[in-house]
Amino acid sequence: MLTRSIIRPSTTSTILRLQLRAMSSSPSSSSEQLVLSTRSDSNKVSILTLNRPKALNALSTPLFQALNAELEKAEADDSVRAIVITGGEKNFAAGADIKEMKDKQFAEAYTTNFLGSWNKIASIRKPIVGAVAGYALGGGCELAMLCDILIATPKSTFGQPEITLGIIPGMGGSQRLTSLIGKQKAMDMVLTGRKIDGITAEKWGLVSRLTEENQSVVEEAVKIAETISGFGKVAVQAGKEAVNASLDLPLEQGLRLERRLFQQLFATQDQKEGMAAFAEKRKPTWSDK
Ligand SMILES: C/C=C/C(=O)SCCNC(=O)CCNC(=O)[C@H](O)C(C)(C)COP(=O)(O)OP(=O)(O)OC[C@H]1O[C@@H](n2cnc3c(N)ncnc32)[C@H](O)[C@@H]1OP(=O)(O)O
Repeated sequence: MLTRSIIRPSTTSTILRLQLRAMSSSPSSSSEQLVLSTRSDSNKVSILTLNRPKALNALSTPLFQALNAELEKAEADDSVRAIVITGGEKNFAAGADIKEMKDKQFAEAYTTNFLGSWNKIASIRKPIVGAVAGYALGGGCELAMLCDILIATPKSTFGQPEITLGIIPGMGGSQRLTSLIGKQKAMDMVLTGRKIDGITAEKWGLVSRLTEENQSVVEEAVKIAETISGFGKVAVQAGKEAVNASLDLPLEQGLRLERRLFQQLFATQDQKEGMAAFAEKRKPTWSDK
């Protein structure tokens, strides 16, 4: 049974509560609980917490399998309207698991399509809010960038330090980072391993919002996810699809897709309800139809 976590008071108690409640719920995908799965008060937000604190949430293959399994469950569950991915209030993720990778050979990496399944998150249609505290390095930074909205603490650390290990980013870092912050800054981070703090990440466009002092990054992310959960499901999905299309399509095709989605929303009850509610000066009641 999934539990409802209370997302409020202090940072420490929030993490403890999330973890205790998740531990009393069903295992995420393995008995190791590499990803803790809890729900917000409203039950509409699935909160997925990476749980390898001793390894700074290094992204091992089993951890990513657990995350993918939880993402699939959240995507399939009608009661889930939005997803939060976090590493808790200490560290998001210090990258792919270097100890797992260090002896890997080309043939194995190539034939097993190593990291190929890590892109699963990109196929999730429900909105995903990322909550970053501490380190978001390498694959951790890339996972953060795969979230639709990213909230971070001012002191969090982002970076693509793969060059210091004799490799380059392999989970989208060279592509998504460049589209978010531009070629010059992306080159700087990828070729020198430069790390930036949350304040810089927000200034450069890598992060949507920063927490204020004494705010819990998880609580703030859940608030954002709850806000989105309060809107009509069809329009939310269309909004995500349209924005994501801008990353893949030339402008003309992207504009055409946006216009089609916009026009199609006039076939929904939610569009009728939303506009009638505005005219009648009342709150809309969404039917998701
Ligand atoms: C496609 C994607 C590719 C990649 O992502 S490549 C990996 C990119 N990431 C990195 O290069 C970061 C590696 N980690 C670090 O540089 C440091 O950590 C930090 C600066 C983040 C923190 O340093 P400190 O505070 O001194 O902690 P600590 O003692 O180094 O780490 C605590 C434990 O966590 C393990 N750990 C940290 N990052 C990883 C990792 N990425 N893969 C595997 N283990 C990791 C350590 O080894 C250690 O463990 P133990 O206590 O057993 O010695």
